[in-house]
Amino acid sequence: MSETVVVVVPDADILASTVAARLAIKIIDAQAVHGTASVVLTGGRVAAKVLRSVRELPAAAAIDWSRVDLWWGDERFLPSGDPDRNETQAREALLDKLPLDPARVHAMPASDGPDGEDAIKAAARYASELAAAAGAGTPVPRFDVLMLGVGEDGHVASLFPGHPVLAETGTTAATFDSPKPPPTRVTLTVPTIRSADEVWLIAAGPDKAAPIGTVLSGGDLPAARATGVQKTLWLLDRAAAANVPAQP
Ligand SMILES: O=C1O[C@H](COP(=O)(O)O)[C@@H](O)[C@H](O)[C@H]1O
Repeated sequence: MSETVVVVVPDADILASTVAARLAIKIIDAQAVHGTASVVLTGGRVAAKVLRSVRELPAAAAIDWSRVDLWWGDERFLPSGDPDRNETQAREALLDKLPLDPARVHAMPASDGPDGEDAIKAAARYASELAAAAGAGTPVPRFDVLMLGVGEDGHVASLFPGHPVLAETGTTAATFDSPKPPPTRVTLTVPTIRSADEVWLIAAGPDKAAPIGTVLSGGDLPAARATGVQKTLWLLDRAAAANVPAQP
């Protein structure tokens, strides 16, 4: 039975350090159980803050970083190293400072990668990488935790409200004509997101209050479809939680 939990903390800085602490413990626990940990990273402002906070965390020293698999929930389909790529931002915020196994860092393809500007092929390539890691005929590996930012319009990953990509049932998809720049993106689909053991939706600031209030009141925005198999955890600062219905 999956549970939904809403955690509200005072501000964005405390949110980042709270999520970082939870993430470190989650990775340590997953490595104790499985030998490895599998984490899906998100992009956006709050994600970069969380990753920077991991750097300052004493508990991060308890993680065997060479046995962490990193995936991305979505990517802005831009050339490798572009500062707007979610991968570039994650590398700058944290990944370049860690003793990771490069073979376990599964960045989504760039628009100057093996498929050039063909985002559909790039999405298919990422689906193949996921399937290869999963093995045994399964499309996706175990995801211990899949983190998502939440857009002002209620989007998660590159799944935008009213966009046809929301209905995709494959493992990954290309998003064209994104309402938020850049227009072309690669994303995990709703079913792939929902395969994760835990989905964490992380948001800070007053601009996120309306969509989050809508979703937690039963409204249908993309963020409402992002649930974990075991747990769906909303990690919010007070401003983003302003419209959340009263908790029990
Ligand atoms: O473009 C994107 O935006 C969302 C939300 O970003 P934020 O800056 O408002 O926190 C992010 O979750 C997504 O990964 C990214 O591609």
